[in-house]
Parts: sequence; structure tokens; C-alpha cells
Amino acid sequence: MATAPSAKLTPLLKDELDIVIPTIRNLDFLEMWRPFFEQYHLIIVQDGDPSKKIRVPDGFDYQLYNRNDVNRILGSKASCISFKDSACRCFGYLVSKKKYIFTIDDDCFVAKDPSGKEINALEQHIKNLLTPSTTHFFNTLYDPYREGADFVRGYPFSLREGVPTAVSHGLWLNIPDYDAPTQLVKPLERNTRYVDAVMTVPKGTLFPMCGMNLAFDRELIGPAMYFGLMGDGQPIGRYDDMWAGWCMKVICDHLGLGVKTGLPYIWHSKASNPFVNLKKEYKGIFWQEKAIPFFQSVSLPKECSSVEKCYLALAGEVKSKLGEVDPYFINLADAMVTWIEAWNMVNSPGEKPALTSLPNATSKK
Ligand SMILES: O=c1ccn([C@@H]2O[C@H](COP(=O)(O)OP(=O)(O)O[C@H]3O[C@@H](CO)[C@H](O)[C@H]3O)[C@@H](O)[C@H]2O)c(=O)[nH]1
Ligand SMILES: [Mn+2]
Repeated sequence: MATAPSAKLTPLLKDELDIVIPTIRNLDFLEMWRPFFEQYHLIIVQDGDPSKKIRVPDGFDYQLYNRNDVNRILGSKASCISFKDSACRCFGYLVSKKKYIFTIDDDCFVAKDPSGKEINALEQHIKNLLTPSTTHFFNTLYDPYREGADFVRGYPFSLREGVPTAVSHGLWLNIPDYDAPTQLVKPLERNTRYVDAVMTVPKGTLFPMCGMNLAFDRELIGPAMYFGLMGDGQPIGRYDDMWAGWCMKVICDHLGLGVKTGLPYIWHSKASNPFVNLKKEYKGIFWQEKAIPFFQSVSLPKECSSVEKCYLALAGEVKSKLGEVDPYFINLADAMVTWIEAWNMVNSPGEKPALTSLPNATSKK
């Protein structure tokens, strides 16, 4: 039956998905996303000075949390939420009540595909999450569940059901997510390459997860999406999403969940200062040469049947094995445990009244 032209189609997962935005700047970018985001609930995590007023464009349904709210809601457990780093965004995952999360940075805009059509990144993430992943056997036509694709000859039928998709990792046109050294040697490089593909990151393979255009199934993998101790008071920054991606992927592999990367693209507009970034990333550039072999070799006990159990087991391994690299990892492992405690405190049954009923959480219906 044709839909009346004037009827607004209800967006996919309208009441099952929150959009989480970390910001230390402003939210003007939302105007460009309005056609795609306006019917979804936004969770804005305001970083930096809580007394600064961040204006949310009219017409959006949102809750805005600043550092005072984080401290009030989590009490002593707020210590696990980073300050002055985009890692603060994971607080939004923790307070959300929805099944799905899409997180986007405030300097990411609507990109156009090669035909010039504006890309509804959220819609593509939802498609990625609602279709299985092919973790155990690589399909050479990439995502077989996309329109116009399928499993190719030789693909075992016993594996064609795939596994549930936990994470959808989108990419970026214009400013690529380069590390500081690469940014320094290639300051003018822009990503103009639009690759029309969605791929599953194979089981047993790690990848550099970027947090600027990312969606996930919060019920499947939420407790593993902790963005670590970064920024103010920490010896490292800008490894928040990387840390979360490594922990998440190890747990997805253990639990038989899938991670996809590729479409959708967003247009990333701001190149952050490479010298400032180098200072933040410096230790991470060394430590990742130890951390990656750790994640490649870590094995979780088979009795770890839930994300929480996996995450706590992983925290123990981080403490014992990476703690020898630097005391930072001992603090990080402790923060991983605090994160799970905070997650359960906010999300466990019989929890405190719904957060919007708490005073001060700025919200607008
Ligand atoms: O102290 C801060 C700094 C930034 N934010 C908010 O976080 C995102 C990303 O910030 P920005 O665009 O400045 O950083 P990029 O270099 O482009 O970010 C890449 O590195 C990752 C940082 O870990 C990030 O996910 C990647 O995109 C913006 O929304 C800032 O407003 C903050 O909250 N606090
Ligand atoms: Mn950016």
C-alpha cells in the first residue's frame, strides 16, 4: 500500500536507538544532520567546564550531561570517566536505556556518495547492525547481506547464517583519522576515496576502532565499550576508542559476535592540532607495540559466558600482564572494574529512578 506522500516515514529503530555526542565545542553540526537525527533521542556528553552553556539547536529531543552530572550520578565511580578527552562519550552509553547506540563527533558532517546523494549514515549503520556478520569465512563479494550481493561459490552453506553483529564501524571522507606522526608528515592529505563496501573484521583480527562514526548493539556488547582513562591527569590521550576497540573485539571473538567496517562515510571537517595530538598520543605509540601482542594472545576462560564476565577477566589480564609495562595499566585495569560496577549501578534491576527524573540532567522533549 503506497504511503501518503505527506506522511513522514518513521525512522528505523526510532525508539530503540540513542545518538551519543561528546562535545567540548558546540552542536551547530546538528543542523546538517537534522533530517536524519531529529526523530531520535540525543545524549550529549559535555566535556570540559560544566559552567559553560552548550546550546542545543531547537527541535531535538535530548539529555545533556556535564561533569557535575557525571559526578552526581556515579559518585566515587565517576573516576572511571575521563575528563578533557572524547573518551567521556562512554558515559552516554552507560546512561542510555536503548538497545542501540550511534556515536558521532561534533565535527562530522553529512557526506555525499559518488552520485552526489547525501548519505544517511545512521540508516546504513542500522542496516549493518541488523544483518549478520561473516566472521568465520571471508566472502569475496564482501557483505553478502547487502542489496545486490550474496555468498559466492565455495562459501560453506553451514556458515551462511553468519553471527549477530555487535558493532558497525563507519569511515570518513576529507580529514582521515590519522595519528599525529602521519598528520605531521602529510598535513594536506585528504581522503577522497569512497569505497562502496561493508566488510566483517575476521575473527581473531584486531583493528583500529575510531569513535567518530560508530554504532553498536548496547545489549550485546555495551559493557565492553569503555573508552578508558584518557585526557586530564592521564599520561595518554586519543587512544580511548582504540582501547575500547581492542577489548571489544577480543570479547566479540570469544562470544561469537561480529564487527563490520566500511560504509557509512561521514565528512570529517576538523583536523585537530598534530603537535597537541603528538603529546597526547606519544606514550600510546610506544605502548601499543606491547598492547597489541597482549590482545592477540589473551585468551578468556570458556566459563566467561557474558560480556561482563569477559570484561572483568580481561581487566585481570591487563593488570597482571600490561601492568608490567607501566603502572598506568594497573590504574586502567582498576578503572575497567569500576566501569562495570558503574554500569551495573545504573543499569541493574531495581535501579534508582530513571535518570531523567534526577535533578539537573538537562533535557528537552
Ligand atoms: O577534550 C576533548 C576533546 C574533544 N572532545 C570531543 O570529542 C570529539 C572528537 O574531538 P576532535 O574532533 O577534536 O578530535 P579528532 O582528532 O578529530 O578525534 C579523533 O580522535 C578520537 C579522539 O579520541 C576521536 O574519536 C576521533 O574522531 C569531538 O566531538 C569533540 O568535541 C571532547 O569531548 N573533549
Ligand atoms: Mn574530529
